[in-house]
Amino acid sequence: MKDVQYFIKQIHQFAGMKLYGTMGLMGLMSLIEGAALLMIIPLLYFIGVLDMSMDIRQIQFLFEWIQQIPENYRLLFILTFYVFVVLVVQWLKKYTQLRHASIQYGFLHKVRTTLHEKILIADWGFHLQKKSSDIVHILLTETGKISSGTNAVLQLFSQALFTIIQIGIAFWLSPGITLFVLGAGVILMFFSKKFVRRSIKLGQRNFELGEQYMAGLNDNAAGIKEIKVNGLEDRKQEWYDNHTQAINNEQMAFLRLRSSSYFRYKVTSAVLIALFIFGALQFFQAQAAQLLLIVLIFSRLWPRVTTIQNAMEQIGAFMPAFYRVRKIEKEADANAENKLIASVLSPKSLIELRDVSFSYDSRTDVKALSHVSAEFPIKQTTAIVGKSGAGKSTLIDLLMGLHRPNAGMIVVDGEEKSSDYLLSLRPQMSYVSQDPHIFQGTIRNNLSLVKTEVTDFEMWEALRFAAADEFVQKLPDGLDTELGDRGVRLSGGERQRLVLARAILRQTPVLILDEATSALDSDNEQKIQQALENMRGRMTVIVIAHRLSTIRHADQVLVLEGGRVIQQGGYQTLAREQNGAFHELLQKQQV
Ligand SMILES: Nc1ncnc2c1ncn2[C@@H]1O[C@H](COP(=O)(O)OP(=O)(O)OP(=O)(O)O)[C@@H](O)[C@H]1O
Repeated sequence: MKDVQYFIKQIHQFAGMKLYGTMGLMGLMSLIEGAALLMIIPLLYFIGVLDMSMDIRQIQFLFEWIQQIPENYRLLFILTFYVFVVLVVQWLKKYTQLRHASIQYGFLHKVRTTLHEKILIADWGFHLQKKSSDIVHILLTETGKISSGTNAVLQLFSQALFTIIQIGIAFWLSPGITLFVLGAGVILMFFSKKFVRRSIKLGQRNFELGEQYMAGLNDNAAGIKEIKVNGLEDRKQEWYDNHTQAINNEQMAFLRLRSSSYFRYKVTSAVLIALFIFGALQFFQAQAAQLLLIVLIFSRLWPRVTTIQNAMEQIGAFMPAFYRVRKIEKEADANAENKLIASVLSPKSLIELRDVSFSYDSRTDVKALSHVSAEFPIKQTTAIVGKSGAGKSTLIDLLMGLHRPNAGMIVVDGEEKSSDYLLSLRPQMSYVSQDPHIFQGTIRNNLSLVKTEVTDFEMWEALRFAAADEFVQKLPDGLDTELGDRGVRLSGGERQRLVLARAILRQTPVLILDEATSALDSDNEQKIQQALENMRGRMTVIVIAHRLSTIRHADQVLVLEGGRVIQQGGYQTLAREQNGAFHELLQKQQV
């Protein structure tokens, strides 16, 4: 319930007076509808169903009022008045519906943008823990439910307002009948609590199925090649079939629940009205006018009870979404990256890690980096080498401020810094990962993403640096070639070169390459090596490489093993250390 309250407060903050205005209009509408209800009585009187001798003191004034009108115009007046009331009510309904929708969609937009921003700002640890499909599912589906759920809560409030007004009118007409209807409604709602509980359960199931569906679809789309080459089509189709069937079953179960609840309320209404009329006639010798009142009050009040019950079931079904969205929002908040320090000066001579340790899981003793001390001289090239799983990527992620060290110190130009410093330094770093990502759109879109005011000349320069100019020139639309989903229209090597060009275009003082040329042929790799060589002394380059032939030009080499730096020094010096790990690595690769 706390989560629902949170979003109600949010919508209150978002819509402010507009919200009260809409709810006020709802009240006005119910008032007019109530008045329209009273209109039926003079109409019935006029057409002779009722006569003046009846004991209906409360509405006596309606008859007197009618008698003021000349007899020839009475019917015309009443019918015109009736049409006018319907017109006003329907116009108000339309207007309030639109206002409601504008609040609902506006709020959905706010919930989505706020959550999206929080997720973007959340640190790397948060993203490592979350499945990307779960995030997509929450942003796509669950936020929609929040908006509908908040709307259902507001509807419930308005219904309550509506109901209070209607109860007021009904009470004025006949307190006894009103109390009876209300009493019956409250009792029935009490015995219908299980419907709300089951709605919550089904909502939870709906969430889980949705999450699994999104994860499965993502997985299938990303792994379509694996599916085809491993002949997994039947298995995947079977999964899809079963899963969509489970979603159908859940939706049918919800529909069954709603219709059972509806059925129960309708039947109870009929039974109650029959009992009441029977009792009124048998024991109180009620007049036709009083019977009419019974029917009128029932027909006005009972649907309110049904609507409130319906809204509660709906809210119940949305409840898990409130919880999930709020949960991810809280997690993202708790893991928000600190604001970047506005003007961090570039390091002048040295970035140094002293005795740094880092573990992915604080619950275990397993350390990805253990007491690492390493120096990264500015405007020099540092190569990081080591076996798979040695901790090379983790070390780089730490340097980019993606991970915070659990222990140790960061020293820049001899000055101790907090780990936030690296975070602030991140805008000065460009990075090409092992598995570079191409965003949707054209080559131009991908390049201009990192530098908005960029000329074609600058783009071609960067492409040339990354040895990507030739293949881009051969593409049908050059820079404006659409790259498709994740750049699937490019080869692995072309993707790497394009992402390298994107990194170069940022013109940052630090360039970090994590196996960034692993998919290249030796020709293109050499071109890039040459380009990097040309930048020597102008840029700080940190490069992870498995192919040791590519790091000959490095000013220094760090050798990692089991999360520790086991050697650090110049390429040639380390190569000469006969019993050293680097020498062994070189020998294995016959470099
Ligand atoms: N997200 C993660 N969660 C938990 N453990 C991780 C995570 N990423 C890496 N590790 C672990 O941390 C250790 C170091 O991994 P890292 O990716 O830094 O190695 P690496 O030297 O870059 O390997 P490779 O050359 O294969 O890329 C490994 O034992 C790995 O299993």
